[in-house]
Amino acid sequence: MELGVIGLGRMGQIVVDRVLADDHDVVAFDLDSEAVEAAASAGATPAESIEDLVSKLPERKRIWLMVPAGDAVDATLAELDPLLDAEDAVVDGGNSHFERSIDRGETLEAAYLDCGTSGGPAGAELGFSLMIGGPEWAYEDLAPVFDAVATGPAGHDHMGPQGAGHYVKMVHNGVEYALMQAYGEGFELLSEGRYDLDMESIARTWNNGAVIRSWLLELCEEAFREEGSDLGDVDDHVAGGSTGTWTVEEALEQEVSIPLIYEALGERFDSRVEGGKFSRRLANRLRYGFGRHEVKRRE
Ligand SMILES: NC(=O)C1=CN([C@@H]2O[C@H](COP(=O)(O)OP(=O)(O)OC[C@H]3O[C@@H](n4cnc5c(N)ncnc54)[C@H](O)[C@@H]3O)[C@@H](O)[C@H]2O)C=CC1
Ligand SMILES: O=C(CO)[C@H](O)[C@H](O)COP(=O)(O)O
Repeated sequence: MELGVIGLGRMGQIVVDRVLADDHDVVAFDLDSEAVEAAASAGATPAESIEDLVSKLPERKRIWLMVPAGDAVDATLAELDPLLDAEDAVVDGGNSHFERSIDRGETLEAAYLDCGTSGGPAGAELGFSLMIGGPEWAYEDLAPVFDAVATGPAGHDHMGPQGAGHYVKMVHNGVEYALMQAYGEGFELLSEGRYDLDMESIARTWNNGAVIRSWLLELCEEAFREEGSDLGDVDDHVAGGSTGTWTVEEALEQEVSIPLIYEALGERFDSRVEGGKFSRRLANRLRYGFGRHEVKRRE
């Protein structure tokens, strides 16, 4: 198959590499010419613009977008739309909001597949997990490409109609937040608790046969190995948060209780409050009010 890939950053370059390694052809475009050169060095045909990329693809064009979610997807689709027809298919492999994907699927003349992609840049060797929504014929048609980008045939599936792929990925990310929080709390107690413990050793031991072994726990092991048991100078500021916010918003709309994911999202927001969180500072002062407990003051 010949695949157009637009967006050649951390994730898009992996899509290119894996598709090429599986003996397909790639035409590659990015706003950043250095990214295009890197894809060309890997064996892709470089394109100078979206129009150029489309012109280099055969009939029944298949195009994978791996640009940042939001405006970049809309800008790309605005350029692609007049160049494509109903026999063509576009995959959005980024973290788009599922409702935007439903709208885009209705607007675009070509078939639109919303594809949640999990595995991150670290998944380059193993392949990704792909959660795909949209027209079934387009999913079936692109199956050889999905086989190549995913861990294999078991690493992707058709989740349902338009939006279902990005919906499942959104919930996946909510679970990711809660798991990160659970590991974080466990290691926090171990680190602050009554024994002098080696966190890397604990993570490694848990990763070998324990009920709670997982890839995230392997990443904990790697973090303790590289940063030390006390995480060295790693700050407690956690960025991101968009996909977790969408998950919580959706749970409220569906009246489904997801307290762990909500708490994990809140912890992330709290980590960014400059100068300490107001409610904690007030609690500190109130304990003086009712109990004459010492007020801890800033240095
Ligand atoms: N990095 C990660 O762990 C994961 C990222 N994703 C999603 O994949 C998508 C891409 O993420 P990354 O590769 O990490 O981002 P990145 O920032 O590394 O790469 C984005 C690339 O898109 C290019 N680009 C931006 N606007 C463009 C446009 N209008 N036309 C052509 N090229 C354009 C940029 O020049 C850049 O090379 C995002 O939606 C992200 O949320 C999904 C799963 C994991
Ligand atoms: O999708 C991912 C992992 O599964 C990406 O790492 C994504 O960038 C996470 O974003 P955020 O932390 O803002 O939700």
